[in-house]
Amino acid sequence: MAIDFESAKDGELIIKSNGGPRKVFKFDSVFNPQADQEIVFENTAPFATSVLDGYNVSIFAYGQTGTGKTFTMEGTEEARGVNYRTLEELFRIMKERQKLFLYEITVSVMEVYNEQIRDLLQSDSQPGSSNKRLEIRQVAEGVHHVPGLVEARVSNMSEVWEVLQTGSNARAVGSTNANEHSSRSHCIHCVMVRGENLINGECTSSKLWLIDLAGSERVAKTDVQGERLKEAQNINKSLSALGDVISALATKSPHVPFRNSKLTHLLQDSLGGDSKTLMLVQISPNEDDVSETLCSLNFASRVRGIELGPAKKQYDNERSRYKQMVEKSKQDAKGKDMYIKKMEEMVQSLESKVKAKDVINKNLQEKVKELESQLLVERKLARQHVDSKIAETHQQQKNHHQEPQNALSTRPPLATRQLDPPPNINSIRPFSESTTTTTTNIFKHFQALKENDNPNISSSEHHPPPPPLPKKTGRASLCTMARRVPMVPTPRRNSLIPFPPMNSLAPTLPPLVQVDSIRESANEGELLLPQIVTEPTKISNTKKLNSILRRSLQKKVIIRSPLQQHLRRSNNNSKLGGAERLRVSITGRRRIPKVVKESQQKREQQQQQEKGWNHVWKAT
Ligand SMILES: Nc1ncnc2c1ncn2[C@@H]1O[C@H](COP(=O)(O)OP(=O)(O)OP(=O)(O)O)[C@@H](O)[C@H]1O
Repeated sequence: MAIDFESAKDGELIIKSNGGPRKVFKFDSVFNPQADQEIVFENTAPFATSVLDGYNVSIFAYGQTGTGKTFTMEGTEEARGVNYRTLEELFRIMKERQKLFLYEITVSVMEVYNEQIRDLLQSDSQPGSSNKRLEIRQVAEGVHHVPGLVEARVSNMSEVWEVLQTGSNARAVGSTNANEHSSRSHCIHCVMVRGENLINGECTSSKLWLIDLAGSERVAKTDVQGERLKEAQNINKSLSALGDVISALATKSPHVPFRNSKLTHLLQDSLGGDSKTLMLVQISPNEDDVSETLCSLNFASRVRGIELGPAKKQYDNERSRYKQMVEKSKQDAKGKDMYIKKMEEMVQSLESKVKAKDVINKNLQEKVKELESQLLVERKLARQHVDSKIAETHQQQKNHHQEPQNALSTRPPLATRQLDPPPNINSIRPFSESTTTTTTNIFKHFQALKENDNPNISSSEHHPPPPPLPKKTGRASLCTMARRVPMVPTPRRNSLIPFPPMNSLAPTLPPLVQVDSIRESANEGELLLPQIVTEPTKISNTKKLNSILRRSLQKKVIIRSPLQQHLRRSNNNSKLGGAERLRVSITGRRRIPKVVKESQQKREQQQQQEKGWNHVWKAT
């Protein structure tokens, strides 16, 4: 055997070539052919922690074709390789840190085949096809990205395995003399880890590159032709470019030719300096492959000699700013939510107040309706009572004056008689205050006027024409016009104050003119005014009753709503002649002496106040 694995201790590897000098290589670790996947991964695991800490990490598999690069990186379902195990370690550490950090992991899988980048996670991706070309773009200083590359978000290992298998199945492979399923491309897994420190809000964005390089091979030895030859040439070219970059970095050359190949261009961020790099070099223990083994070990030795300097944490300042903005927006939204909640509570409070006021208004309206109806009933009862008393009094008066009436009936017709001189107008008083004689004379004269005015009755037929009336004569008018309501608004009576008890007034109620009886008498050709009042007390009672009646009528008009007044007016027009609308006015041309009038009004006011009526009736 050309390689002495038995003596490999502390990373030293001794190569004995046939007849050549013995060469010793120094590495970090040397694994013999019996080392399984788990032992190999033990040296890889710390890099998983570095990725989660925010460092860029690159793990390469380099070596001659058919030496086990793909087996080391991908492995099989039973012996899973570095790719799967590293991701498994990531999720294990993430679970440990879940109370302190929040991580998000995405996985992209691509290959560089014949100097072209191909996305292996595209659904329409076919092995070896180049349906979609991807280019490398520099998005920031030292940061390169492949726009349009699928980034599969994974949250558990079953998803990771699914993604890894999808990429592996889409990879371009071919059969060569050295390997029945030789990888004809560089397969690259890019694991993007975005972390956030939940304590200080620090955000990191780091990359883990898992690279299974295509196998270096001697074209002549593998005897490839056609497409395989072209693939081999491209593979060797890119591996050569990788060697040049490693040499430039090792010698600290001012120029590092990263852009000489797609592979080095893509890995520029990880090879350039700030990242941690691990290279796994596979060699063949076969003596026939010693020269390729020596090439691989020399390449590995150069890589090991590169001093990249201390790795840097990849802070995601932009993401930190974004997070801060999001946090601020959340705070703002929270404040606005609180404000909206406060306003909603205020609106609810106002609505409840409005509802309460509506209830109060409704109750008040009902109360007003109730009081109005109560008032109407009271008025009706009072009016009925007064009417009955009037009728009763009139009946008594009728009986009392039966005798004078009989005497009148025996008198000659009015037309044949010489009319008495008209009453002195100055002596006319409101009928409640007039004497019986005066009132009778007035109505006699009025009756005569009525008869003369009636065109149906020819005065020449029955009576001689009456003598011309003196200029200063009294006038009695009987009309059915509605009594005018004073325009001066009168204070509304508190309906809760009861009307004066009718029982107390009844015994002293004065006899009033019953309008219907007057009308009947007029129709019969006789207008008889019953004797109303002869005694002062009766006069006073009559005034009270008239005042009550007038006030009742007046108030009835005042408290009506405009609509009711309108309706009432319509009814009045259609019902002229009703008993309530009959107005008897007795006026004279001469004024009532002022002293008499004032004393009369004063007496009336005093009487009203004594009765608790807050109203002064002004005689019209
Ligand atoms: N350590 C190992 N244990 C068991 N089998 C191995 C080991 N290493 C490689 N093999 C087997 O050797 C064969 C070739 O290995 P692999 O395909 O990984 O080589 P490679 O370096 O990737 O070749 P290529 O560069 O052509 O792709 C595979 O069938 C693989 O199963």
